Amino acid sequence: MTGRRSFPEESAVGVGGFVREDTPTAEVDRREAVMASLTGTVRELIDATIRTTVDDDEVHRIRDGLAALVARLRTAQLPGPAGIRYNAELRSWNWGNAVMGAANAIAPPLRVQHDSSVCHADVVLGAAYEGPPGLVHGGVSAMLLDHIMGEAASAMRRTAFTGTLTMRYRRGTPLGPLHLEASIVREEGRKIFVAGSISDAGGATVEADGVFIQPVGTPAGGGR
Ligand SMILES: CCCCCCCC(=O)SCCNC(=O)CCNC(=O)[C@H](O)C(C)(C)COP(=O)(O)OP(=O)(O)OC[C@H]1O[C@@H](n2cnc3c(N)ncnc32)[C@H](O)[C@@H]1OP(=O)(O)O
Repeated sequence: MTGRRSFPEESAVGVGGFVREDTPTAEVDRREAVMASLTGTVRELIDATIRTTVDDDEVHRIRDGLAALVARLRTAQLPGPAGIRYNAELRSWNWGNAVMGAANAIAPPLRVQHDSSVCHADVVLGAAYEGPPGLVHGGVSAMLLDHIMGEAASAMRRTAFTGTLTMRYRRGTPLGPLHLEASIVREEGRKIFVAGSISDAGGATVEADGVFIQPVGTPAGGGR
């Protein structure tokens, strides 16, 4: 999550995790790039682990080498999950986010573009996201749609939590390059109705409708 928006106080949303920091934006950008480079390699590690056919002894040697690296990372850790942090310039960073976190190798990552009325993203999903053979796991599709539809609901200026998400899996979604879109259909008070889709070169594979709710006490936002 990046960009200018309003942030609720922790008590307002009841879930915590919004942390104000004084880190200058240039320093956030620098550290984010450093972490993204590590995360990219860990993502490679995940794919390589799934697909490796090296022998058992080599697997054990690699495991021991990795355990040593984990111990080095553990020498300085946050006390819990990364949360969402932001500075006085409203530069925000949520490096642990499951879909787009710069420090989360589980995240594909999804890079969402905000056009005037549509959010869209192109992503390539590999072996780590498989469900049925050669196809994207249905829960992964829901996760990605939840995120991009939530971003559409937020319109980069307000907090919106998923209330209800309804998926229609029209056909299998192949691993590989995919396109996601989401847009607001209508709004009723704090409820924001959003439509989203995942497509491959042959058209939509998954379509979704969602109701996103702006929690009481969170700012309506004042534009991007
Ligand atoms: C920019 C970042 C993008 C990332 C997006 C990622 C999105 C996410 O994953 S968010 C995480 C998953 N979602 C959650 O954890 C949400 C958990 N639920 C909650 O916090 C609350 O139930 C919440 C905020 C959704 C609603 O609570 P609350 O504000 O008390 O609702 P409440 O006052 O009872 O109802 C308000 C209205 O919403 C409706 N509503 C409430 N809950 C739901 C629901 N689950 N589904 C549909 N409608 C609902 C009510 O019917 C009511 O409608 P009306 O005004 O017409 O009577």
